[in-house]
Amino acid sequence: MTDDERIAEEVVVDGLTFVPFLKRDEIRRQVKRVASELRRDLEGKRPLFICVLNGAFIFAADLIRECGINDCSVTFVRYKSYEGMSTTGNVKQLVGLTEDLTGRDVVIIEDIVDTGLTAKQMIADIKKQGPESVRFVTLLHKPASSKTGFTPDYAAFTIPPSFIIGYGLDLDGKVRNLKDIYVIKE
Ligand SMILES: O=P(O)(O)OC[C@H]1O[C@H](OP(=O)(O)OP(=O)(O)O)[C@H](O)[C@@H]1O
Ligand code: HPA
Repeated sequence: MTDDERIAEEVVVDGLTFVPFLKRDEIRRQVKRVASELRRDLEGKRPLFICVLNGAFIFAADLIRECGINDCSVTFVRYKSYEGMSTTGNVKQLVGLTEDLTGRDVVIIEDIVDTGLTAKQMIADIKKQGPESVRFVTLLHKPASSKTGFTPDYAAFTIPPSFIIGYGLDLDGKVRNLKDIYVIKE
């Protein structure tokens, strides 16, 4: 491992300290596992992957390439509800879809299901548009934080209800670039 790739012992963002939680090798292994489950379940289909911006951009890029389904399409939506480490409870769609979803096999790709409020609203929005099927895949699932009872179809990791950053996940827009995932130091 080069210096550039060394995992920081802690990361300080806006005065808050985070420590290593999920390392890049383990992330890569679990992304491969979920990709192989998706590849099996989507056999013979032409899926439309919908990446939920901003947080899912890194996971989606890795997952879609691992799936190895050449006859797929990729598009993006953007939803926002967090300020700092908490949801406002107000899930806003900032960017919508232009594709026709009628008859499509849709795969929604999220970075995290926390309260489940974003997932619930997004799935309702997408189902109104007449897809053949909707699958929901997330990198991280925090079941103990759920306010909705929503359970994703695929999750790379099931984690406790602490705030995390890295690999696309932010604190007020910062540190999405980190290659590993860090958890707030209690
Ligand atoms: O289950 P929930 O409690 O709804 O939380 C999950 C959502 O929160 C984050 O989005 P955020 O609003 O922070 O926007 P971002 O993706 O641009 O960071 C994350 O990307 C999910 O979309
Ligand atoms: O734990 C989290 N970290 C970053 N963004 C989030 N959005 C929901 N939960 C989280």
